[in-house]
Amino acid sequence: MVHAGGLVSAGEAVVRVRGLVNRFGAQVVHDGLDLDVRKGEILGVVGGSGSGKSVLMRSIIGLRTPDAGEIEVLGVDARSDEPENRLYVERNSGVLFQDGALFSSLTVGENVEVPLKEHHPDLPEDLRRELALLKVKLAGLPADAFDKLPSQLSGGMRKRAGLARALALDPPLLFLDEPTAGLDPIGASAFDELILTLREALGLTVFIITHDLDTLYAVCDRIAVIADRRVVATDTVERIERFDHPWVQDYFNGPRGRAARQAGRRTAGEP
Ligand SMILES: Nc1ncnc2c1ncn2[C@@H]1O[C@H](COP(=O)(O)OP(=O)(O)OP(=O)(O)O)[C@@H](O)[C@H]1O
Repeated sequence: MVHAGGLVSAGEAVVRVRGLVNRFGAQVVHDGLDLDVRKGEILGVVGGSGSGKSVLMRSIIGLRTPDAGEIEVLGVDARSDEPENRLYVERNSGVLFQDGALFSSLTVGENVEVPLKEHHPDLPEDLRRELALLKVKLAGLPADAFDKLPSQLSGGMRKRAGLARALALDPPLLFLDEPTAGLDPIGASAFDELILTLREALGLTVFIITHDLDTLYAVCDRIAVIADRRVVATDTVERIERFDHPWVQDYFNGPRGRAARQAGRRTAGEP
């Protein structure tokens, strides 16, 4: 059945996952995983390597058909076979993959124009170009990056180009897979700032997979922890760091966790 979608008020779940099961042969990655992403929040998704963060994201955005469970995106059944539902989810979800996933033979501008061409084929060429340029600037790139190839950009600029493409269709939902991986600390905190600014300016809901503790403290409203094939806790970072689970304790209370916590509190103006 095709739903109208989009009728979600502030604080309500814009992404709702229930009883998700994903298997690869004998390996069970998710077994009854539940998750809500609330409208307007920045949700950080953490978990050990191989815990199934990317598989969860791929399931939500429709790149993988799970073995069982329900997934609703903006009130629409994302698992439906209806092409309209799939298209609806695709149009409303901007995705930045870990490696940026840019077409290497296309310029930054042409990369950003790809989703516009696909979803709005009747848009006049000059308008499409103008919209793409706007997204490039919105992602914090200088205008002259527009005509460059991805190989001519730094790693941080490539991430921004991927972000510009993710924003091409003005999606209300943004999915980021390890956006700060591979960036130096200054580049990473600039990217964190950009995410906060964009959420504020565009009213986005953001789902971020990250290993970056600084990002969790600086940017995320809530954290979802994946362990033991499920989401074992979803809460503010201050509550999560006290959550009694061996992985959580190792992660948040190891030396890097302590340093990130102190830095996060300094940023928030606490002693
Ligand atoms: N297409 C696939 N075929 C077989 N196994 C897969 C496939 N995709 C993922 N997996 C397996 O599923 C598990 C979860 O993978 P996933 O990429 O979601 O982990 P992750 O939590 O994102 O890890 P990392 O933090 O290392 O990126 C891994 O054991 C992985 O090998």
